[in-house]
Amino acid sequence: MIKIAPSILAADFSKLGEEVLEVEKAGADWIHIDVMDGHFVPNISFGAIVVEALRPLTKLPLDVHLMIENADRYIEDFAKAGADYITVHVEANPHLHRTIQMIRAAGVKPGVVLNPHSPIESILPILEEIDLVLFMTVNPGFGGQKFIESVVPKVEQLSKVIREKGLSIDIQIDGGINEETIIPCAKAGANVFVAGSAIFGKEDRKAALQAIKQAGEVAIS
Ligand SMILES: O=C(CO)[C@@H](O)[C@H](O)COP(=O)(O)O
Ligand SMILES: [Co+2]
Repeated sequence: MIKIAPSILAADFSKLGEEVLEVEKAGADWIHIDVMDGHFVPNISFGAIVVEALRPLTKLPLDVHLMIENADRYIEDFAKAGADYITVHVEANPHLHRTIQMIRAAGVKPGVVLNPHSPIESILPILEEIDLVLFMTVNPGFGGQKFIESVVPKVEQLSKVIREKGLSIDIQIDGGINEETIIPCAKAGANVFVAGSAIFGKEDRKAALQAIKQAGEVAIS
């Protein structure tokens, strides 16, 4: 089943609550929340108070993508704010086991993120510990960038490993997803798709979201 997670980074921040409610009504499955620190990535977005503000508005899972250094220091804050998933970058977290255990201990589902150039080998030792792997198909830091197609074979490889091990792990894709780029990713085994500008950048969010979802479903049918 294909899940769509609109990224609020592309929403109108002056009416963020309404934007979230609109995509929930349009059929969103998760809400993707991009947290950027201006160190690990060159951009600054927002912190746990935004998660806390959105939590009472929606029952959808809040999927917090931490593009920050020292993630361990902030896990408790995001957990208390109401995150359902917290994903951390392998490139920014040298003690991944500890970080993942902290997320789990805080009652949140842990996931790891790979930048477009990062090999899947770096996460094989912790596959049993996580609920989600996120493949970046742009370099993190900004919305509206072009999809990097060379990531797709990695998705296929990991999907095969997960199947062979009999694990139940969501494979998420983030960056440049639209109704065309979702197709090779869904075929490669991904099942959760972040889309920012391809949904919030459109007048009719429902039509945009449903077109992306349908393209993914057709690709795997
Ligand atoms: O994590 C990030 C960017 O660093 C993403 O979640 C973007 O927010 C996705 O935006 P689009 O590429 O879909 O416009
Ligand atoms: Co993201």
